[in-house]
Amino acid sequence: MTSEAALIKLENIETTVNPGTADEAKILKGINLEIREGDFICLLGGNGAGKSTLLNVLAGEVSPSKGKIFYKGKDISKESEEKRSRFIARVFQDPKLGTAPRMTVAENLLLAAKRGERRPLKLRKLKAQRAAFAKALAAINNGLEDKMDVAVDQLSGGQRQALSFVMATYKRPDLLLLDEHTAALDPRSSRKLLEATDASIRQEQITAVMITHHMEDALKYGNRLLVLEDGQVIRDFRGAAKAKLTLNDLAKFFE
Ligand SMILES: Nc1ncnc2c1ncn2[C@@H]1O[C@H](COP(=O)(O)OP(=O)(O)OP(=O)(O)O)[C@@H](O)[C@H]1O
Repeated sequence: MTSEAALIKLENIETTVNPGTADEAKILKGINLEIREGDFICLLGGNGAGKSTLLNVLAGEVSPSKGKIFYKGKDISKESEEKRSRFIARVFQDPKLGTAPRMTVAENLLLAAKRGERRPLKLRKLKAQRAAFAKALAAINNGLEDKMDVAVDQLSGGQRQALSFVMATYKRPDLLLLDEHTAALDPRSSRKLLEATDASIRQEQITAVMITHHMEDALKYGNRLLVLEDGQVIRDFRGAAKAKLTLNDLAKFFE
């Protein structure tokens, strides 16, 4: 496959923190990666391997000190996070990020429906979209469709993360970044949201990168599994090679 076919291409990406000081450190150390349309990539790696930094680079929150990022063949290395938010959506680990706490569930979704648009927010447009919002919320299977007029700070952590996910995907993003988005939830809520995440990504054929610390989840979900170690991609399993991986195979990377 040629590089033109890649949705996103990272070319020799390096990042440096505290440049020019005694604490200067290289975090990502030459990442080369092609993300193809429809890829669902699980990103696995020990603490400090650089997983979040890699997502930050993709989102435009961290500028690489070296290397280039291409989106559909176009160099976007210098594009701001805001500009990239037209095609990249993200869900964070912290349920407090990604939603506006004092606004209702429906108002939050109205924000999501306007993502990337310049026109000002018109809350009176809400009425016309309620049915569509209810449908999107029902699909995540968390009872949120009955809480459309509840302020977000009244929701449970699980419901808030489910809403963050619905918001991130309401306008189908070209690339969805999931930064351990279920890690702060109890096991049952976490499982439920992961299942809903997988179903939504498959159904909408969303290209996604998901950080997880759970080897079982990395085996279960996605068509690709990357292992990151010390700022480098040390393994890239895909398709049949990923499907036949076992816990034992993966455990070797974390001994
Ligand atoms: N702004 C920063 N200043 C200094 N060090 C940083 C900064 N951002 C990241 N680091 C360091 O870079 C390394 C990689 O961090 P990163 O958060 O990307 O790792 P991670 O793989 O996501 O880890 P975890 O699994 O613990 O979340 C860590 O050692 C971290 O301390």
